Amino acid sequence: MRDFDTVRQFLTGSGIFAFFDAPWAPIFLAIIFLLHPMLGFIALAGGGVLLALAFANNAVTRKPLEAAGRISSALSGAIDSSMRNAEVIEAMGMFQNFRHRWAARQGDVLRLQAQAADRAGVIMGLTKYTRLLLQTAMLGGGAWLAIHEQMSAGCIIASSVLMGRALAPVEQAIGIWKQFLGARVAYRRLNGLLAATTGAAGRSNPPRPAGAISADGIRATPPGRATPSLSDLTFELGSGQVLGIIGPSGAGKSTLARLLVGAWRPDAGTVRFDGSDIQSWDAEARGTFVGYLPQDVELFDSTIAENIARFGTLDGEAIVAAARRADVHELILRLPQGYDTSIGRGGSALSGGQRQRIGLARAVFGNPAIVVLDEPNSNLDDDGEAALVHAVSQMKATGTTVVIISHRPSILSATDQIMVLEAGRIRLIGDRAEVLAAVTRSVITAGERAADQPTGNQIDPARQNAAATRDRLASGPGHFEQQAV
Ligand SMILES: Nc1ncnc2c1ncn2[C@@H]1O[C@H](COP(=O)(O)OP(=O)(O)OP(=O)(O)O)[C@@H](O)[C@H]1O
Repeated sequence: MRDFDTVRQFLTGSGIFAFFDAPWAPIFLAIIFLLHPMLGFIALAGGGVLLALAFANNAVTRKPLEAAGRISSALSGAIDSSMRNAEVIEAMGMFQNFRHRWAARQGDVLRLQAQAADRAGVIMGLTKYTRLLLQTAMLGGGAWLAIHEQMSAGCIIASSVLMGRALAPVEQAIGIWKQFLGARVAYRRLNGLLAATTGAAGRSNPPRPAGAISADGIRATPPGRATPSLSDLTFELGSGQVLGIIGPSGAGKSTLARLLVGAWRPDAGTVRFDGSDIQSWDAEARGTFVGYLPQDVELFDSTIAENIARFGTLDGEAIVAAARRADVHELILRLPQGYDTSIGRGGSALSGGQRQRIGLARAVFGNPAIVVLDEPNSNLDDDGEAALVHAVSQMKATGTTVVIISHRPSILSATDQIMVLEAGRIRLIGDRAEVLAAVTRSVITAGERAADQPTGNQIDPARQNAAATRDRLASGPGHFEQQAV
């Protein structure tokens, strides 16, 4: 938002007129030439010097100003994150560390800005000096021409005024260069953000999809990273199917979830719903067909009803229907003001499990065709977990396509297919029972290999671990856990 404001302030400020006035400069110069070539050459030479000063101004101020803009933007992001995590900072005595860190970075910003201001001040002084010199030369030249009867007194005044108008944009541009560079950096950052995410309006408005998902050779690189976190991913999921995604931390599961809901744009490849590239869809329309529960639930500071209704029209029936579908209706009724309970910033008035269950109700609001749940049970107790399994079974019964990222075996039992992601690539995908059996076999083999290692008389933790893993898996794939992959 800060970047957006910076661009808006520049575009609506008076400085922008320097750019509109600039195209008139050659016309004014041409008229001065017509009045007398000698005055034309004086104005042209003066314009050249001012232009050189403008380039020098850019050369000496651009780097420090851009660096200051980058640090300043990172600092405002850090402040936002510190405010959200104020309790952690307070609880673990991190305030002074944060303060020193912030002060040091802020010091860098001020130092860079002062450096740029000092340099710009010198250039500005030279510019004013050049302007005055030119004005004097123009009037002096005009007077000399008038004495020699080559020009009238009126033409002296006219040429002086014309030169002032011709050179004003250059001088103005030097004055507003700081704002211009700030706005340019902000504009580039916004462009980068929009390129990484999606949301372009005015694209095609497709009908509600049946829910088939396909990914064709997708690769994705998170913003600010040089290497992709997903590469060459291809798979298909029929409408009404439930896919479970498992894999170690950092395997790219959440990245895939963001791509499937259209929150991120792939660098290469295509995600399709019912065979149609979702990036060609209008983002608002696509959102009505999609339900998404991110790993960090991210509720907004308002009532439960408004959160579930995605801040659209408050249709009581639809809100309660979504809450029932997520099996959270009773829980909401037990809260002090039911659906009108205000949940505070980021849902801070709710427990982690409550947030997750209300996030699930928001995901299924409006009965979307495709629902993507990223670790929907990480904070749930047994009741919450049972409610989630019930909700997924209901979605499956009504033909909703569901993608669930989870490490817990209970929710995986509701899936038709399982995908194992490792280091950004699909290691296994297929029928649930087959994939879990294959995973189990590979764990047993690894466990046996570890158990067979000779270790002398010492008690080896790896052997103990392997034996425990074998015992756990002996009771079947339902006991699968993520570290076993
Ligand atoms: N917003 C982001 N900015 C920068 N890097 C990111 C971002 N999101 C993910 N990554 C990187 O992409 C890689 C995959 O992350 P991702 O969150 O998709 O993994 P994951 O399998 O969901 O992990 P986990 O099970 O721990 O949630 C990681 O190396 C991570 O650092």
